[in-house]
Amino acid sequence: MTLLQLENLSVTLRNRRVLSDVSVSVAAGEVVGLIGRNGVGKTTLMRAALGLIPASGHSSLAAMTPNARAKAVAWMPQTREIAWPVSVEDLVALGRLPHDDRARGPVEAALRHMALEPLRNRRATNLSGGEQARALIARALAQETPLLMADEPIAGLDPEHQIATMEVFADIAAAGRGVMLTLHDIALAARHCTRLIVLSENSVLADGAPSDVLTEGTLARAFSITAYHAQSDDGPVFQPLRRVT
Ligand SMILES: Nc1ncnc2c1ncn2[C@@H]1O[C@H](COP(=O)(O)OP(=O)(O)OP(=O)(O)O)[C@@H](O)[C@H]1O
Repeated sequence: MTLLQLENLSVTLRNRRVLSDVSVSVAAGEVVGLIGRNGVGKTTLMRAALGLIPASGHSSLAAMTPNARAKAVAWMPQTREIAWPVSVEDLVALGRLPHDDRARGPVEAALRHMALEPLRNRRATNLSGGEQARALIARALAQETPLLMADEPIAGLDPEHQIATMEVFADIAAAGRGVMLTLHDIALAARHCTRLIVLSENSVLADGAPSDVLTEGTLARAFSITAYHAQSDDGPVFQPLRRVT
């Protein structure tokens, strides 16, 4: 089942073309990593897909009513803003707003998945940066939408919580939902995403399985780097090495 379909999506911001004719999709069961240099247009792509900024072309999500969209996709923006000093538990429960219910099950599951049970009664505004990120991921998880879109959700998390969060994404994909996330850690992207979309120069440079996408040529063109790549018993190992000048 397709959860997001973008066809020829183009975005111009302040007279500058940021995205040109991007056509990609996300299906149930996928963890899709959107990668590329700073400023290449990853956030712009997600925001346009969600209908948050004007774009030409087609996005299946932007075409929905706001109510339908809130039940179809949970969105975790890059800016981690917690507006009120509510408890972590109450913050996560806000994820249930689109459903207009007081279901505790999804809230408890989200707290458990993000290892937030010991922090449930703490003021969300008093948490550390990484703890706040985990609380905001939990809020998105509690929304229990078919698709989760998250902009750099694991930035600032410690290694254990980065791996744990990627495993949560893999679990929800295995349960028939889908995840699209941006990230800058190519090693984690290679290891935990089922598919990678590489943006470069306003459009999609590569789209496919991590081992097919992370080639020497693509890495040089999209990131100006070389990388060491090996296959371990535990899966792919990927280490960026040096800049290509
Ligand atoms: N509101 C805006 N007005 C004008 N230009 C913008 C606006 N928002 C973003 N841009 C520009 O659009 C380009 C794409 O920005 P975007 O935030 O999508 O990049 P990104 O790939 O998510 O980068 P990063 O990895 O640094 O988060 C950048 O050059 C940015 O300066």
